[in-house]
Amino acid sequence: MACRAAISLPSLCLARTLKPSASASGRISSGSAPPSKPYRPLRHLLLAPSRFRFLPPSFSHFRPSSRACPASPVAAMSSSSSYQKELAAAKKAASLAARLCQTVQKAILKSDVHSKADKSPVTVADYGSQAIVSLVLNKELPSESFSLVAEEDSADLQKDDAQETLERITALVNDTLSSEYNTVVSDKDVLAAIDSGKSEGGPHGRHWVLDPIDGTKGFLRGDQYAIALALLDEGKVVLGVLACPNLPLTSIANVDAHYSENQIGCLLYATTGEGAYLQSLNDSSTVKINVSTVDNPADASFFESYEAAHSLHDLSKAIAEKLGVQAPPVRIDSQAKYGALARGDGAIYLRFPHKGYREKIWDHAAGSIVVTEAGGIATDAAGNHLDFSKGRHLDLDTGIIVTNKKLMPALLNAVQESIKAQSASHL
Ligand SMILES: Nc1ncnc2c1ncn2[C@@H]1O[C@H](COP(=O)(O)OS(=O)(=O)O)[C@@H](OP(=O)(O)O)[C@H]1O
Ligand SMILES: [Mg+2]
Repeated sequence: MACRAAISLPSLCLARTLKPSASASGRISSGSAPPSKPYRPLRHLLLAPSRFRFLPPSFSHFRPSSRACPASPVAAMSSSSSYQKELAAAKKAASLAARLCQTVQKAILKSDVHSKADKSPVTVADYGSQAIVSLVLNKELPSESFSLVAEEDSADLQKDDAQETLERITALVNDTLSSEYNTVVSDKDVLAAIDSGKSEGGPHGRHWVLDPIDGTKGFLRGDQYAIALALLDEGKVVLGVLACPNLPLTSIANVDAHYSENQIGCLLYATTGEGAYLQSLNDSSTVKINVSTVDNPADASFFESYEAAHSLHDLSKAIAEKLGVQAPPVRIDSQAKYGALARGDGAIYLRFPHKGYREKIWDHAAGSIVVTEAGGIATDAAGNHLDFSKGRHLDLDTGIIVTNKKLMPALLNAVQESIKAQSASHL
C-alpha cells in the first residue's frame, strides 16, 4: 500500500488531508503547505522491509513471546523505570491488534460494516482489535488485576443474525494470535474478551483504556486510524501506545512525499517521565521524538479532525487567523494527529466538537501522554489539563488544544478570544 496526501476542497477550506492510497502511484499532491521537513532521524527505519516476525507455533498453551514487538535497541528509557512490563505488553497487544486491522482494511467487505445505535460504523476489525488487546494483556500480565475501559461491547454481536460475523471475528483473532501464541480461542472467549472492556475507570487503581480502532471512518475510507491503548494509575495516564498502521515513518509535513508499504506503519509510545518514542511497526528500530520547536505562529501548521462533524472547522480557521498561522489545516483521522504532533510534523492540534458532545477518555488518553512526554501540552479551551479520572468521559471546557510550551500562551489567548467572538456573533 502506498500513502499520499490530497488537497481537499481547497477553494472552500484550504485544508490538506492525508490519505493512504490503495494505488501504486503513492503521490502526495502539493498545496500551500508548510515547508517540507524530512524527518531525518527516522531514515534508518525505512530500511527494514519485513513486517512482524512470527514465532513458529509451539505446543504450549498460549505461550507468550516478545517477538511481536522486539525490544528496542535504543533502550533510551531506563530499565529501572516503572511500567516497563506493562509497556512491553501494551506494545505487543497494540501491534497484534494493528496487524488484525491491516488484514481487514486490505480486504474490507461490505458485510463487515454494522450499525451501532449511534449509527457510527463499527467493523469486524473494531471487535477483533478489542478482543486481541484484552486477550494479550491478560496473557502477558497474568498476575495483575485487570480493568479495561474500552469503546466496544458485544451486545450487537450476541444477536442471532450476528453469528456469522462472530465466527469471522473469532477466526481473525485466532489467525492473528497464532503468530505469537499456541492457542485457540472460542466465540465465547472472544465475547468475554470484548466485554471485559466495560469498566468505568475512575480515580483509583489501574485501568487500561482502549480505542480498538480510533478513526473508524478513516479506517473504512482507507485513511488514517489508530489502535490507542493507555494505562491509568490513580487517575493519571502513565503509559500510552498508538499503533498507526497507515502513518508514514517520515514527517507528513512533506505533502509531496510518497511512500511504499515498508515506509508506513508507526508505533508511538510513552511512559510517564521517560519521554516519547517512535518505532516502526515493521521492526524494532526506535527513535526518541519531540514536539516542534516552532515559536512563531506564522511558521506553525495545525491538525484538526478530518470529519467536520467531529470538530468545528470554522472555529479552528478563526483561531488560526487570529494567531497568524499561514499554513492551511492538515486534516487527518484519529489520534494519529497526536502522534504526528509529538514528532513535530505540525505544531498545533485543535479540536472543537459541536455543542453537547462528550469526549470519551479512549479518544485522548494514549495520544495525550505521547504528546506530553514529547514535550507538548494538552489542555481544554480554558487551559485546564485533561482529567482522565472522571470515568469513561472527559469532563472539560469546550474543546481540546495541543501544542508546544512556547506557543501555548498565544494559542490559549487566540482560542479564548475566538470562542468569545463566535458566541457574541451567535447572540
Ligand atoms: N459528534 C462528534 N464530535 C466529536 N467527536 C466525535 C463525534 N462523534 C464521534 N466522535 C469521536 O471522534 C473520534 C474520531 O476522532 P477524530 O475526530 O480525530 O477523527 S476524524 O479526523 O474526524 O476522522 C471517534 O472515534 P472512533 O469512534 O473511534 O472513530 C469518536 O469517538
Ligand atoms: Mg475513537
